[in-house]
Amino acid sequence: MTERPAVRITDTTLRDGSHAMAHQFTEEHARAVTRALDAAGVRVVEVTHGDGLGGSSFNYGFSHTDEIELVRAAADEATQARIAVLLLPGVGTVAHLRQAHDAGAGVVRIATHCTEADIAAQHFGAARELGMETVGFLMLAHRIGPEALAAQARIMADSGCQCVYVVDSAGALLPDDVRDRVSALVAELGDDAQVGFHGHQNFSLGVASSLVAYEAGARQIDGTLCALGAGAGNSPTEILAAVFDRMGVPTGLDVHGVINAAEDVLRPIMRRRPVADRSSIVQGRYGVYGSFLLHAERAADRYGVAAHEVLRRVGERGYVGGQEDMIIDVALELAREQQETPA
Ligand SMILES: C[C@H](O)CC(=O)C(=O)O
Ligand SMILES: [Mn+2]
Repeated sequence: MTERPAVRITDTTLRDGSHAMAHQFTEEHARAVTRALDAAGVRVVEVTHGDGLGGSSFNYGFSHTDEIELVRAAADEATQARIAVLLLPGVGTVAHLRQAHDAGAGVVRIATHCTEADIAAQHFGAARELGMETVGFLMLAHRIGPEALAAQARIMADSGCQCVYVVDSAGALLPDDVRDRVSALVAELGDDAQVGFHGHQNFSLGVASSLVAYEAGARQIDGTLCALGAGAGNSPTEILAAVFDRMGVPTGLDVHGVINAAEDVLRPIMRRRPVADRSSIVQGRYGVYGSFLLHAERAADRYGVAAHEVLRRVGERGYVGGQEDMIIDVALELAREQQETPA
């Protein structure tokens, strides 16, 4: 029997999971999670504030521990895994990237809204000059069709990106949507760059969509332990490991090692276990950026409105990452409307 092509699983518990932890990971957390993932054969471990380098701020939420210190701690623990960092141009800068590289990061994943790939060109260039592996993240990939997304992937590849991800930031893509987008990117990029897929669980489709992405040619797939991540959480790494193993797709992972990392190491640290509840299902249905969930819950509490109604309106207006302050405006607007409505 011919062996199926391998897939590389990147674990982003210590980055996407940061959203669900309100960015409160400590150095000890970073060490323990990296040690367990590294021992289980995970080859790329992403570590940063949820919104990437430079994300610790009033707008996105302040980190407990400086992310460069988290990167340094993770790099210190890793024996074979490479440490990745996320960078959103404008939130993080080339100066942040140099600091992360000096702290031991070997991979950078540069994320833009799915229509804005051109703002990442200088960051890809700087990363390649530093000798880092480069990955591009086209976020909220449900917002544009396969051809338009492939054109954006081409911009990233021409800027020095070695793998472009279809990022289902809202968990809004159906499996056919994933297949069409990944296939379009594979056709466009050919041998110029790999294609990856990053799924969220708002419709409980993260793992199913990851399998579809693999069958369509994606060779890098993201997950997080216990699904810890923005919105309804990410595709669980431990389930990806078990399912790809069951399919006979090489991942290099020790399935039980990954399951143990989830159960014994991450679970005791978690502040909340993301689930597809009313708010996060609404996020999937209206295509709302995953990390808006906690912002909406806080604004809803403060102004006495329902978080899922805030999220629905945010989705209908098409807000994108970076517009977190608009969530407060929407909550205030709903509160005003409630006051004006006769009981
Ligand atoms: C900054 C975002 O959290 C990146 C990501 O993981 C997504 O869009 O999904
Ligand atoms: Mn994500």
